[in-house]
Amino acid sequence: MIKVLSAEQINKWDLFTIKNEPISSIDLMERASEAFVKLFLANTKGKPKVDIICGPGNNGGDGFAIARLLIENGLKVNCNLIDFGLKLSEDCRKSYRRFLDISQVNIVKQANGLILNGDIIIDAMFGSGLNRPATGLAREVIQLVNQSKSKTIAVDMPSGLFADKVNLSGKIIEADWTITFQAPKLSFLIPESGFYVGEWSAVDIGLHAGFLEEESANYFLFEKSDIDCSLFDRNKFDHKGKNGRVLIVAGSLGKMGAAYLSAKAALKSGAGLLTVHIPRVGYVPMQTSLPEAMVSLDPEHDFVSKIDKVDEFDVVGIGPGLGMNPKTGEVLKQLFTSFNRPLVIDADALNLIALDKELLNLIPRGSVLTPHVGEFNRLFGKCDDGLERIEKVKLIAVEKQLVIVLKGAHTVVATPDGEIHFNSTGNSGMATAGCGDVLTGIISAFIARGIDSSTSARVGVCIHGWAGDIAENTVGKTALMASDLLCALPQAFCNVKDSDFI
Ligand SMILES: NC(=O)C1=CN([C@@H]2O[C@H](COP(=O)(O)OP(=O)(O)OC[C@H]3O[C@@H](n4cnc5c(N)ncnc54)[C@H](O)[C@@H]3O)[C@@H](O)[C@H]2O)[C@@H](O)CC1
Ligand SMILES: [K+]
Repeated sequence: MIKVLSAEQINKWDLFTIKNEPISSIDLMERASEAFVKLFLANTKGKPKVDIICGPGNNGGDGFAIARLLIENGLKVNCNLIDFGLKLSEDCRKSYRRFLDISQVNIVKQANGLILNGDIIIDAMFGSGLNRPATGLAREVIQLVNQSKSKTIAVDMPSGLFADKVNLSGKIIEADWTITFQAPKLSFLIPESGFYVGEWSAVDIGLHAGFLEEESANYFLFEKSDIDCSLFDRNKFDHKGKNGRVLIVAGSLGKMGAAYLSAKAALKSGAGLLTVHIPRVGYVPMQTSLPEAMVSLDPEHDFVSKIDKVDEFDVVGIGPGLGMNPKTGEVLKQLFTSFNRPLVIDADALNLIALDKELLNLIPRGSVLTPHVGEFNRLFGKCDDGLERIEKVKLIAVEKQLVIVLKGAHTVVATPDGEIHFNSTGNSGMATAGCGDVLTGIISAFIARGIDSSTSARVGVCIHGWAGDIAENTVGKTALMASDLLCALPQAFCNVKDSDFI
């Protein structure tokens, strides 16, 4: 689990390493630049011509060291220093002088003095030390870089982006790839600011592990290697009743596919017994497409209106394709007051709660809500930006003792203990109908198997994204659809079991 630190904490980590390793700050800069260059060269074909843009701080110092290392590796490099009339930081000046020993620097006092004539731009103007939005000369330089057709690779952070807040005033480099040092910054994980980062990779620059052990964090990045594979152990003498009894309540006229997707995902995620409660319209398709599922039929033909005998289940997953009939809203109320184990609440179930917010107070503790941003806004109101939304999610999870899964590129899992985990798996091909229904099934199956709901949500989201990545490798992002996730789930679980190698 990676702790996502603030800019101030990162700076402290840097200083801690310098003092306790010990290592000089210029050698640490050299090590960071070597790590950047190694990854850059491993992903670069041929010998592209590189334009580098350096600023006055240590990010600029990295830029000069990177420029020198690239020349030593046989690349042609054009190096610009943006002159804001500021004194160079001590290490930037040292790195600049080392570069001058082997090549020249174009000093840029006005934007029209910037030279960009290569194939790739490396942005080392500002990093985590940005202390005000990029305006004036910085703004003009960034504008020229963003207009250029060259690929842009940011050193540590895109210039103009703050590390730990969403302040999008001023101009910001729109990077294609950001090679960041040691760990991702908070702003990479939030939709509005993450847009500027492009793809990102964190390179290990050997910052001191001792610092992390002591330092507390508000946010974490949950990785595949954080999944405890013993969660999925099966006992030789288990029978199906031991592996969890799941009830999925889903589907309405025209939306029966959602019920199928979540039900099948629950079975593929290890549920021992699965019952789907659906309106009559779905009886034949469900029984034919998913013979492993037991079907509980609603009295209504087109929508869910009534559920009996929920006590026999370990978990209820409710919402996919449910529709918005008021009688279905009554079912929610009945369920929340009669079932005292966790529920997984998704899609139209969330929209029905948004119409009658009193229902929020009836949801059993430890239940998992899985809204996307639209559903979240309907339930809890709009926020100014993604970071404010995450803080709100955290407060609600603690206050109502619920697990909230805010779905997005880096899905956020907020747990009743106040922790926030960002997910690290998945891809944009998964932004398509039905993928959320699959997630409901996965998390429901885990809870039914006795895994606590916070862990079920974190691990479920990670496995879901992992299946998405496997599916992307097979079918690509464009063709990816929710059924491909179902096909990829077995491989994702096998990977967890073999994950000693990760
Ligand atoms: N923390 C770490 O682990 C390491 C950090 N290193 C590098 O150091 C960077 C941080 O260095 P610094 O703290 O020196 O900060 P930066 O290099 O990010 O920028 C600070 C400089 O830019 C100026 N500045 C800030 N905002 C400005 C604006 N809007 N317009 C004009 N000038 C502006 C400041 O006055 C200062 O001179 C990291 O991003 C990384 O690239 C690496 O060298 C090595 C290890
Ligand atoms: K940068």
